[in-house]
Amino acid sequence: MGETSKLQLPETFLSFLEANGLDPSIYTHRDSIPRYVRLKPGFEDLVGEIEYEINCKLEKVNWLPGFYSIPPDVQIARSMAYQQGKMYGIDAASGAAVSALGISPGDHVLDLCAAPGAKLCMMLDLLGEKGTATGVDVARHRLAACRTMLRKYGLGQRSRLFLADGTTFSVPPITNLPCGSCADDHEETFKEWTSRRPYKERKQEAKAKNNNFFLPQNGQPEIIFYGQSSGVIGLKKKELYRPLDQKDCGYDKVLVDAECTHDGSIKHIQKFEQWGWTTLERRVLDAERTDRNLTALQIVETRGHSCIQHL
Ligand SMILES: C[S@@+](CC[C@H](N)C(=O)[O-])C[C@H]1O[C@@H](n2cnc3c(N)ncnc32)[C@H](O)[C@@H]1O
Repeated sequence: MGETSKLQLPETFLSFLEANGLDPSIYTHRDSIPRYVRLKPGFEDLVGEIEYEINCKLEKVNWLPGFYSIPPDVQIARSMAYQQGKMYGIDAASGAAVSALGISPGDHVLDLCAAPGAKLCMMLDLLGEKGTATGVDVARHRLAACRTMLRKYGLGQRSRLFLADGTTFSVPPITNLPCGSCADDHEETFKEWTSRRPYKERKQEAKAKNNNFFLPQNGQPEIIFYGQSSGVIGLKKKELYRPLDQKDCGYDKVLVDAECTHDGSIKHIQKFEQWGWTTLERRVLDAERTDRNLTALQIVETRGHSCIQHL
């Protein structure tokens, strides 16, 4: 590990930490937090090759299968293993949250704050060849990044992504829906998903540029990606958006991953040294903005699902 260098935090942030009973030293030791990588299942044999490529040792995290810690200053973005979708950059704390769900192949899992998708990918890796994962997020641009991530890691097959507010999301998983269960036989069915996005989506994306939390005006969740084995292809809109009734089993596991305070967020705060501490004051410490944009969005009801809130 490199020599520890200390950050000088601005007065406003120090007062904020004091008011909230937080020890500022966790934010000042820039080099004290290790970073973690996860190897995609099946690529564990690449450890030696990756160590050679990124020029450091991968220390196995014994309590979390597939995870390794590396020194904080090591960059992985240029490595072949990362670029070829064999290695993820994901914190151990994030991995612990997913691991606590106890996902088994065949489960139908719901990730209510899914973007940009590191945990959703881990869920899909745990599902393997059976089950489905549904990711929901309010931020269209972040969901687009999530879609790119699923495709990069070859995990799109069993997944669906919805632009929606997790506090009200109630689209059920597709389990054993009988074919032709919808009365209107003339209604169009979902075809194979294509990256050529329809005009409506492109128009909404342009509108969303000024407001990243732009949700569909009719309040209905908007499906922005689905894979070949997600169960969506061949369904009619009414079947996909059918109301959850008592016959539905709902989801087997649900993760609510609203803004959190794990190791990753410490590093995130440290990035404001380059971005400018005034940006931190505007984006993080502005109580009115936080109330307006985040607090209301994060009150997520889980409606009877088994749920882990990652804080
Ligand atoms: C900590 S990030 C999630 C990280 C993600 N789970 C991962 O592993 O990459 C929090 C996400 O929650 C989303 N979010 C916040 N409130 C939401 C709500 N009410 N419904 C859906 N998504 C929400 C934000 O847009 C943001 O993308």
